Amino acid sequence: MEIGSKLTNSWLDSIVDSFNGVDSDRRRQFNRIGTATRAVIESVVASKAPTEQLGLIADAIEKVAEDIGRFPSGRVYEGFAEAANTGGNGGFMDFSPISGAANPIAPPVELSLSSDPDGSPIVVGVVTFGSAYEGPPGSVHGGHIAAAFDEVLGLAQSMSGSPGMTARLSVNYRKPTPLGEPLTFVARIVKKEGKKVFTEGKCYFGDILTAEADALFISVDFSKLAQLAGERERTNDGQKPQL
Ligand SMILES: CCCCCCCCCCCC(=O)SCCNC(=O)CCNC(=O)[C@H](O)C(C)(C)COP(=O)(O)OP(=O)(O)OC[C@H]1O[C@@H](n2cnc3c(N)ncnc32)[C@H](O)[C@@H]1OP(=O)(O)O
Repeated sequence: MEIGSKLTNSWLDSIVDSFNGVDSDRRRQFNRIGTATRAVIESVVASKAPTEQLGLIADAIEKVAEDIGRFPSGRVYEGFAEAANTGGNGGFMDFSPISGAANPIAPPVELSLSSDPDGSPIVVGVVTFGSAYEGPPGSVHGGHIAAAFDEVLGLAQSMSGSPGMTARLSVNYRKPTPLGEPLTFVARIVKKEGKKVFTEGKCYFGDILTAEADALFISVDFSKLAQLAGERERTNDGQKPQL
């Protein structure tokens, strides 16, 4: 099995270094906003507040939305959100919808790089999904589990040295995945054949395997990502790029 024929220490090092980012004030404020907005989302979906209080809270949130809406938004990052940072050399993927601390819709999944006992590189994602992610009672919605897999498998495939986009993602749900409990996702490259990078991953609650996934990524020329970013720049905020 050939894993990452182009894998170099500098490639891995650059990813590891960029996780940490710079402790800039701008990054701290973005992360504070992300954390506070997540807390609001969690409380909103699970709140037993009296209706009158809900009205006051809605007034306050509408005011916050109005205040921040006065500033231009939608293009604060270069390139694509997965690899975006909060500016001033913030951390890698700060705005990822899955792992970005500064993105309020991210749970977020905390990513790290590690290795198997046999020394093969793996990606580990640790996350606790709150009430906003409920599917079956007390369990995480399957779509969010799939999204977390896409993220950890996506980072794992990038360790091949020729990262690409998800072409196919398949998830087997083995047991209900609990809400409000720490989960561990583990992802690895299985093999690489030309542009194809095959990956697999598992999700554990403690020792319990709750879900497993495999995915195919197709290495893309970075000019394709540049093209997508360029299309985004040519469209208005929130509109689809023309593919
Ligand atoms: C630093 C960064 C870190 C970044 C870390 C970030 C982690 C997060 C990652 C998140 C990733 C995403 O969510 S990505 C978003 C979701 N995915 C997408 O939007 C992708 C949309 N699809 C596409 O753009 C395209 O279809 C591609 C890029 C996947 C493939 O297009 P292509 O490059 O033109 O591929 P092509 O030459 O036609 O095919 C090459 C080979 O792959 C096969 N192939 C192609 N597509 C498929 C497919 N869907 N299922 C099976 N097989 C396929 C072909 O049959 C062919 O096999 P053969 O004939 O050679 O045998």
